[in-house]
This record gives sequence, structure tokens and C-alpha cells, in this order.
Amino acid sequence: MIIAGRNLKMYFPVKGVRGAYVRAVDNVSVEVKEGEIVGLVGESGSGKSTLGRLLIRLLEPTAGDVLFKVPDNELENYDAAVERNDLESAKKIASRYSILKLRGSALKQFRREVGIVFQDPYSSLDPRLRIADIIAEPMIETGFASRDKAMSRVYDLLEEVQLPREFADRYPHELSGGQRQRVAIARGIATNPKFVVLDEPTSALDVSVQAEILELLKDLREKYNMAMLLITHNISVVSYMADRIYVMYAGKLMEKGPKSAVIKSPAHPYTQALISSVPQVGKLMQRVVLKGDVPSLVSPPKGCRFHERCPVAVATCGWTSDEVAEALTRLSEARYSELSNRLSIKVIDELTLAVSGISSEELKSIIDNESEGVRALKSIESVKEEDGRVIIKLSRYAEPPMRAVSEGHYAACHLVNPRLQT
Ligand SMILES: Nc1ncnc2c1ncn2[C@@H]1O[C@H](COP(=O)(O)OP(=O)(O)OP(=O)(O)O)[C@@H](O)[C@H]1O
Repeated sequence: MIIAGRNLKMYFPVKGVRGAYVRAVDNVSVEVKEGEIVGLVGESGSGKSTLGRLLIRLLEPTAGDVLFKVPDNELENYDAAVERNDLESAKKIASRYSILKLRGSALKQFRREVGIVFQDPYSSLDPRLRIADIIAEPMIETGFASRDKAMSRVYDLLEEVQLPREFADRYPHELSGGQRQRVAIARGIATNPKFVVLDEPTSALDVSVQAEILELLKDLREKYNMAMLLITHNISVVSYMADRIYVMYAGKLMEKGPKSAVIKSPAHPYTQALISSVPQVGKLMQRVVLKGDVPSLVSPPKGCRFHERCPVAVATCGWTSDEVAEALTRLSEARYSELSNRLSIKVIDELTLAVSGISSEELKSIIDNESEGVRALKSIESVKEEDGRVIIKLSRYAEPPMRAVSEGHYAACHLVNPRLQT
């Protein structure tokens, strides 16, 4: 593997609130092989950029490790050691490949071997610098080349990204969006990196220019066997470019696998919704429209982070009594207005509620009739009358592990058949 992130966490402290964190990346493991293009997809705010930055040490993780140029058997040994909680052995392997301890010249060497291209070519290039200086900077800073050598390589790089040599003396504002993105790519690959993070490289560009930039990136991969992590919320882009895909939601991985498997037979309901919303890609799929918003990453949903918005969520997906109380209140207001005036719902603990103003029979019948549409009600395990109140007990939830769907294709969903697990 060229790079492997293991159990990465990035918790950003919330300013002014002690003990509160944005859990932008929460226990995520990913890997990229030499020469592979891996797509990382998900809605805005799911943690994609944060994960990309962790992999090239633009951010220091709260926990977890990043192993660089780790042979496959060593990575297997590392994973096995972590699995059996043999942290000594895991540490020993990590010490040979981890990027987190690199300092001085070793860190510079690593910085030469990785690159990044940011989304917005309007803001990511320093407007005061000439294009030549912009492209030469990483070569000089990482000690890849002397100033003279870097300047002469600038012309080769301009040619590589199909821009005229004269552009060396221009400034970013004199270039179009597509041309600036070519400059950002020239800069990103200036030190001949083995692994490049492309953070929404075409999102700010017109469609026709997008296609040219994607072609250029594909050519560079072919020519230099450069591995790429392509971060995007655009399913069409990954479907065109990637060999493999990771799907992220609210700081967690939901699904991973070969491109064809993830696009043609998505196993996670979140991936199904994402893909079905893009007509060209999800042609044969029934369109799933997601309700609600991406949840807060400060106090993320329990169990599966997608459960609140999942159209097929089941009892153990992560429902808590707060969510069920809210669902019952909303439901009664919307559909049982005469009931809503007398209903009083009290949360007892995470999995218990007490309801008054309704009989257990009446409540059971509402649950039976409504649980297909109001999935929170699926979590109700028992309804019993006690001391004039109705006590509701919920099923215990669990975070779904990544389960194998087929060779190399995994999804973190309770509905994925555990019998297929390898
Ligand atoms: N430096 C930071 N300090 C505090 N919070 C941060 C920081 N960087 C990112 N976040 C938060 O982490 C979460 C994930 O952000 P991130 O940019 O990684 O998501 P993303 O999937 O790349 O989204 P987008 O496509 O909008 O960039 C967001 O809630 C964001 O506000």
C-alpha cells in the first residue's frame, strides 16, 4: 500500500465549550495502493477533506495512525496485531512506516512524496506570486530541487499540464479557472509524489473544463503510476475516475469497494440514496430522496450515524428515547391532533419512555400502523401499562461493523447479510 490510515480520529475542539468536540473523522481506516485512484464521496461536512489532510499530515490526528509505503503483509500483520489487542507488536510495525513521528529531513522527504490539489483555484493560489514561483515553491521547500533546478523544471511541468511556457511569468488573476487548476495540479505533482490528495479538484469549474481536468489527471496516473485520493461529492466524477470508492457520512465510513460494485450494487442505504439521486449513474435505481439534514458532529447520532435519515432503518440502528419521543410528538401533531393535546411523553433513560394520556392498546395500534413511515417506532420493543402510565422500552442499539457484501466490497449496515461475512 502506498498509504494506509488506521482507526483515524480527528476531534476538533469547539471554541468556547469545554469538553465539546466536532468529531469530523471518527475511527476511520482507509488505504490506497500504488497507482490506484480511490474516490472518497459523501455530502458536505462528512469529513472527507479532514481525512485527506490526515493522510498527508496536514493535520495531526487525535488518535490512529498513518502508514506510508507499507508492504501488504506488514499491513496485514499490523491489522492482526491490533485485532488481538497486541499493541506492542502493532507499535513495532508502525514505527517502521508511520508518518506521525517523522521529523526534520525524514518529514521533508515525506512531503516530497505526497501532494495535494485544493478545490478552489481562485483562493488556493497566492495572488502575489508568479505562476513559476507558485509551482516551484514545494520543490524548494521540501529540498526536492535547488532554486535554479526548480525554475527550469517549472517549464516541464507547465508542458505536463498542457499550459504554454509563457504562463511562467503570469499571475493567477490573468488565468481562467481551468488554467489555474492546471497550475494547482502542476504544483501538486512538482516533486513527483507517489500519492496525491485531490480535494474537489473540479467542483469550481464549468462542466466542459471539468472533463479536461479529469482527463489530465487520468493521463498523469497512467504516465507516473501516481496514486490519488479523489475527494468529491460528485458521484459522476468518481464513477468516471475511480478504481475503488469509499463512502463517508457524518465522520464514519458507510461503504467501500471496487467502483463497479459500489456504483452498480450499492449495499448501504446511504450509498443507494446518493447514487439514485444522479440519473446518469443510478439509471436503473428507484430514486430515494433523503429527508432531513446531516447530523451534528458534536453529538452525533448513536449506532449507525445515518439511522435518523435512513428509509429502511430497523430496531437496532441507534434509536434512543429522545428520538422516539420526538417522533411520537411529531406524529401525534401531524396525524392524531385530538391525541396530541392529552399526550404527555417523558424520557426516563436512553431506552425507556413513559407516556400518559393514551392506553397501551391505542399506542400499539398507532405503532403498528405508522412504523413503516416513522422508522423510530421500529425500535419499540415493548409497551406496558404501569401505574397509570404506558412504559415504552426500546431495543438496544449497536454500531454496525463493516461487513463483506462480496469480494472487497463492504458496508457498515445491520441489513447487510452477516452470513456473507468472510
Ligand atoms: N479546523 C477545524 N476546526 C473545527 N472544525 C473543523 C475544522 N475543519 C473541519 N471542521 C469541521 O469538521 C467537519 C467535517 O469537515 P470537512 O471539511 O472534513 O468535510 P467535507 O466532507 O470535506 O465537506 P466539504 O465538502 O464541505 O469540504 C465539519 O463539521 C467542519 O465544520
